[in-house]
Amino acid sequence: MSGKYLVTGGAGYVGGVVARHLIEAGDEVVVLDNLSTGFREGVPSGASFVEGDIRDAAKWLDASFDAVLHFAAFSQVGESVAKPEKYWENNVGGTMALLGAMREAGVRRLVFSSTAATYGEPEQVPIVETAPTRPTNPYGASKLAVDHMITGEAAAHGLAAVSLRYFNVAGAYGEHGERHDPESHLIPLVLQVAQGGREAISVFGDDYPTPDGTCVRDYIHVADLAEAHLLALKAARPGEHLICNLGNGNGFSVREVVETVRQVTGHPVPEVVAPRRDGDPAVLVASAATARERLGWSPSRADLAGIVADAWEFAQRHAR
Ligand SMILES: NC(=O)c1ccc[n+]([C@@H]2O[C@H](COP(=O)([O-])OP(=O)(O)OC[C@H]3O[C@@H](n4cnc5c(N)ncnc54)[C@H](O)[C@@H]3O)[C@@H](O)[C@H]2O)c1
Ligand SMILES: O=c1ccn([C@@H]2O[C@H](COP(=O)(O)OP(=O)(O)O[C@H]3O[C@H](CO)[C@@H](O)[C@H](O)[C@H]3O)[C@@H](O)[C@H]2O)c(=O)[nH]1
Repeated sequence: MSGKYLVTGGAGYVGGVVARHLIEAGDEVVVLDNLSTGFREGVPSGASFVEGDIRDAAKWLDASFDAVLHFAAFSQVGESVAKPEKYWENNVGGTMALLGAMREAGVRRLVFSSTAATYGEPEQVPIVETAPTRPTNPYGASKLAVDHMITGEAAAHGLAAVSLRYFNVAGAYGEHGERHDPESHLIPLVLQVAQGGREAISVFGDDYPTPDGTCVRDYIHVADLAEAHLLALKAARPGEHLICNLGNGNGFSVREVVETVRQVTGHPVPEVVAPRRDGDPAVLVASAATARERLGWSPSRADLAGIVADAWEFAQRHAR
């Protein structure tokens, strides 16, 4: 049965891909985005677009919506360390307003983009949802605060909610790929080096307690992630806040990512070692057992070379 969904942040990378999947499934999609980091052309065709802020969501939300998928946020770890107030204001303040607007309008279903950054430096990998949450940067802290807010909203006001804790999202889907301005994420940056748009990739720290000294992350294809959102909409139960990690369960170091880009693109990628970036945990790798059990989700595009190949194809089409 098709539904009507408000997608906040749907002009961004992940929100755009999820909106596209909803449209392909026959759903009606309204994208609410203030274009602070997103792009008008990132809104998939077939979606209605409202240029506006989640703090004003009450203007557009009404009981005709079946659910909200909430992607709108600032999400750069390094920036959050330098400007924490920006993250509390937008991610926490904005979501508080959105939850209020949903309550007012009687929209009682939510899927929220949480993050691996809520865990901080893990004691054990792969990380399970019951692991301690000790974020090492304000970005992760702001997302954890929102998760707590949603837990309360579900318990007190019967919200049906799922938080999806993404690990490192990568790859592309059709016209939708990763693009930040200025670019800040590892894979698109390495691809820019392969394209000749940058001289070298800076490896942020090579003295971490990992096999090659560089940080290890769990890269998940954005289309696998999108499929989890459609499953989460169905799995959400009134009064329950379900939290699921989304990752492949495989860790790749920064150096392994750089090497994969060399292999996939056939281009040289010079690297230089730079200081550690504040707030970066050494290793983030997911256990996605809960997503498998509760959502019936399993990733089908787990191969890093395939993920990089999709991102490369997108980067070549959108070279700047
Ligand atoms: N990309 C990742 O690796 C990753 C990993 C974990 C979690 N996440 C989360 O997923 C979500 C989407 O991330 P992304 O990579 O697509 O980022 P993005 O920057 O491409 O998209 C975020 C979108 O939200 C919009 N936005 C921000 N604040 C807004 C506001 N107050 N009102 C309306 N719109 C607003 C931006 O304009 C942008 O289009 C974020 O919540 C992020 O924290 C991303
Ligand atoms: O020029 C660069 C950029 C990044 N890195 C490293 O590459 C890794 C990945 O960095 P990045 O692509 O910026 O992603 P993360 O900082 O790991 O954060 C992403 O993944 C998190 C979950 O793991 C999400 O919460 C965030 O929203 C999302 O941006 C990190 O170890 C960085 O230190 C470099 O060495 N050089």
